Amino acid sequence: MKQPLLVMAAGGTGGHMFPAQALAEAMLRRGWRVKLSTDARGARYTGGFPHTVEIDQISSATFARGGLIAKAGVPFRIAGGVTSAVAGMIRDKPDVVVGFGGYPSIPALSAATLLKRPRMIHEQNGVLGRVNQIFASRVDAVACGTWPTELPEGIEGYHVGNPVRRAVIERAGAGYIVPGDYPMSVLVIGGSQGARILSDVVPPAIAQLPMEVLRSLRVSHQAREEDIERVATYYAEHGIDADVQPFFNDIPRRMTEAQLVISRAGASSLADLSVIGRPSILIPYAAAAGDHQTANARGLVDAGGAIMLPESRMTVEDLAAQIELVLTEPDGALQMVRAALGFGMPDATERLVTMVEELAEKGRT
Ligand SMILES: CC(=O)N[C@H]1[C@@H](OP(=O)(O)OP(=O)(O)OC[C@H]2O[C@@H](n3ccc(=O)[nH]c3=O)[C@H](O)[C@@H]2O)O[C@H](CO)[C@@H](O)[C@@H]1O
Repeated sequence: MKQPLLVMAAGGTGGHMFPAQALAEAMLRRGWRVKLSTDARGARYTGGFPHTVEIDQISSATFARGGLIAKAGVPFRIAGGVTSAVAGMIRDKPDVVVGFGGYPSIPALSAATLLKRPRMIHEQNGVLGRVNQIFASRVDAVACGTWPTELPEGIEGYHVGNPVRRAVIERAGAGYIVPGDYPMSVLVIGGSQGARILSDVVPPAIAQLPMEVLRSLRVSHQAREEDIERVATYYAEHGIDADVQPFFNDIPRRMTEAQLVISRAGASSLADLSVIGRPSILIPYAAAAGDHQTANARGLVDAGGAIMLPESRMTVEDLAAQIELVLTEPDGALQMVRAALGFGMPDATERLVTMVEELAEKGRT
């Protein structure tokens, strides 16, 4: 029997590429051949992909940050991208094509639609991204990372969750030390890039905590490169023990040790939080397309696993009050942990794999 082939198409940001990487690793282990179609920006996130994934880099000239370049000639270049994807698919006959969002997934999904190959999309966020919106009604299945996901009328979604790293899986449901009169830690993360607003509001909010909490507190704060110095200085001047870095490579460990996490509401951060199971205060990025970070946070917040503070209305005082509440109410914090765990999907990759295999099977019969 011919080795089954999976074609994945993803682009732009790490947010689209991380789930693609998890699926690639799992399908290779099952003996599949895996191809990835992406552009130059997406290719920057392929460092962690297994070497046996065949990467097909499509022209970035067709795509621009935030959308298609509005100028003459673009339709022809897109048509060119689709034509070469069609040629490749006539030759390779992929068993399944999966799109993870981002403009670079257009050619492969269009070719799969034209050639009627089995195809699906995975949406990481609680609102469909622009490309996934176009294809939701043209694919065989829509896998959702966040639940609930707002879907166009008539479209049924399957909740599979967002795949998380192995280091996160290894800490799934790790024991939680409830807040108390001993060393405690708070983790502050702003997505893969860091977030300025967290550097503006979190340090002064922490500085307002009662002395008995502050005395035993250690803060890990991810800040944008340009904010590192002022944030570190602020904590030092207020006698707060803080580790301020542009990116922590050991987030799974720091998250496990934290009594509280203050975070943006990106899809992977929420998946990490609910698989490990930690109380969180979420400040969704208001400018995200379709306000998708608010949609991402909604389910976890409604379940009681997190507190949401919209950035438009949040003050330093509000934030300080919520931090104090979590760090001084051990029962409440433990309830948040349980609610978050109830929301976590450590088997997201396996669920995605099952969908791919079922689709391939259907395509063969
Ligand atoms: C600003 C923005 O538009 N962000 C989007 C981007 O996510 P973005 O990449 O910003 O954020 P995510 O929360 O999805 O992922 C961040 C990942 O990096 C990890 N981490 C973070 C900080 C750190 O120091 N070390 C570390 O390892 C987190 O634990 C998490 O696993 O794509 C996601 C998926 O489409 C969207 O949900 C987000 O809204």
